[in-house]
Amino acid sequence: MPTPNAQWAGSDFQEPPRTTGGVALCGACRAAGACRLGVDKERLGADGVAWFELACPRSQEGGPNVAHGGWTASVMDECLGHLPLLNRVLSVTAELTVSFVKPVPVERPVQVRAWVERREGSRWYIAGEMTLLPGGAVLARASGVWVTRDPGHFARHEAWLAEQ
Ligand SMILES: CCCCCCCCCCCCCC(=O)SCCNC(=O)CCNC(=O)[C@H](O)C(C)(C)COP(=O)(O)OP(=O)(O)OC[C@H]1O[C@@H](n2cnc3c(N)ncnc32)[C@H](O)[C@@H]1OP(=O)(O)O
Repeated sequence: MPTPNAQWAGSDFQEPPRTTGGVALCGACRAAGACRLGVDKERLGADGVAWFELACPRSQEGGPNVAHGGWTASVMDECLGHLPLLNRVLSVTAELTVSFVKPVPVERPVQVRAWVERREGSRWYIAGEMTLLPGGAVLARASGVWVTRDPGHFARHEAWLAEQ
């Protein structure tokens, strides 16, 4: 079985390491110390809406000067999925729908906002949108379901995997 990234050692899932811009780092980005998707800043507003500032790195270019759609979907997954985390709740994405409204230019500042539409049992229904700065034109919209997990989630997965 592959050895997990050493960056997880002693990790508290509810309190992941963050960049100076406040961005929570997932496993592969911890060694780099920066979000490889290009998310630069993250904060939770008093109204419960989460804000992210980012730019699509040139390495994620799809068409000429525009982002690969997989980058846009990953960013929406990442940003919307950080909203429970900003509330100290561990969750995983169960469903995600992305509308690609306009091509996303590479290396141009964009903003993502994410908010909770409703909560039912262990499910968080979260929506968000990506806009171009400074004008605010909508580039993408997303909505999805995040399911809260206890800290044993990944250990149970490893046990399940060992039996496959
Ligand atoms: C990951 C974080 C670590 C920290 C890193 C730091 C920062 C990084 C942040 C990264 C952010 C990026 C984030 C990522 O990329 S997370 C990575 C991508 N996502 C995954 O890997 C998830 C894989 N799937 C699963 O693990 C399971 O299928 C889950 C856990 C989702 C359900 O498993 P299971 O079925 O065994 O659970 P249950 O039977 O106990 O049901 C529990 C509840 O779930 C409801 N349900 C189930 N399926 C769906 C569905 N499709 N639509 C709507 N609801 C669904 C169900 O009705 C029930 O609701 P309730 O009756 O309780 O209300």
